[in-house]
Amino acid sequence: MTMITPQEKAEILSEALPYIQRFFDKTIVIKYGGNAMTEPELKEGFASDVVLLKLVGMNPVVVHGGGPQINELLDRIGKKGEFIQGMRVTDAETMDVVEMVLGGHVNKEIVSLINKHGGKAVGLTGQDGHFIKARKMYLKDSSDELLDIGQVGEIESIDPTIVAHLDAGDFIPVIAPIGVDRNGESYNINADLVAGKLAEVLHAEKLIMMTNTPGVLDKEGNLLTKLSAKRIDELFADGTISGGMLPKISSALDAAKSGVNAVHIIDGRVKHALLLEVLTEQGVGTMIRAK
Ligand SMILES: Nc1ncnc2c1ncn2[C@@H]1O[C@H](COP(=O)(O)OP(=O)(O)O)[C@@H](O)[C@H]1O
Ligand SMILES: CC(=O)N[C@@H](CCC(=O)OP(=O)(O)O)C(=O)O
Repeated sequence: MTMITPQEKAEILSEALPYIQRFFDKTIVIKYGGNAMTEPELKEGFASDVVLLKLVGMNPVVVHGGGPQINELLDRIGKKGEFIQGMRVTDAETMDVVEMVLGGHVNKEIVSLINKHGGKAVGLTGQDGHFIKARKMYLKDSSDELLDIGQVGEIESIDPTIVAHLDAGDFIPVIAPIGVDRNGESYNINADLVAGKLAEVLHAEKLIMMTNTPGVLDKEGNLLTKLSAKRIDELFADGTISGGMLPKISSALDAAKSGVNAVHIIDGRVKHALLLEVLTEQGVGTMIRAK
């Protein structure tokens, strides 16, 4: 580790001032992917970064995933997780596991980590106040036939009121991607979709998606630092983007098109990736542009 002097430390802190001014009182939606929640040290660093952003006057809103954590519990009960176009095939038993892992374990773990670092986090799922309304999602196969993947939801609407109240009251919302339909039925929603839509309805300044790659990579594995809508279409068409990156990029692009100023896909395995992204010049990862 390179040693820095107290003077250099003070300069680094001072360099954050323009960013703190720019994002003061602005909403920043942070998607914390299950693949970025690995090492305990990284999770602690994430929680303390979120608290720091809140204390300097921003409104961080956390939407978390937990795909690998769901897979782990499915494995334990002898069930194999299956994904089609980045979406988990969700039968009734899998839905129970999703609710236990996302609404229970992962959500509470993040809430408790943030609170441990001095924040006031409040955990929610879309069931709370029915704030994420969902309907059943159907996928299309290559010949345009509809595919039924069970209790997977697409977002009908998100009511921003609860989250806005929590922000105003100095709380940090931590949201699990579970939606509900008019009959009270729960749906498993990909967390990227919830983060993208939430950023839109909250008129967020930034959407940051933390995952387990340096960003979006081309076929040779090089990092693509900026992506336009046109380039994204090409990457979809030539198969460069697959699996979990499909819903991530679609949601990121939708958010950018709907007015979210800055949309980034970053490497959550880098310590303090969130601070690097928000408070320094060192843009890490891929920035998604509407045009
Ligand atoms: N072009 C690409 N660039 C980077 N990652 C990609 C690309 N195409 C597919 N992926 C996959 O997408 C994964 C990230 O999505 P996902 O597994 O759903 O993560 P998260 O839990 O963060 O949502 C990467 O680990 C990688 O395997
Ligand atoms: C429908 C669907 O795919 N739901 C996801 C929800 C969790 C998620 O999105 O987790 P990551 O962000 O860690 O990928 C799933 O069941 O895995």
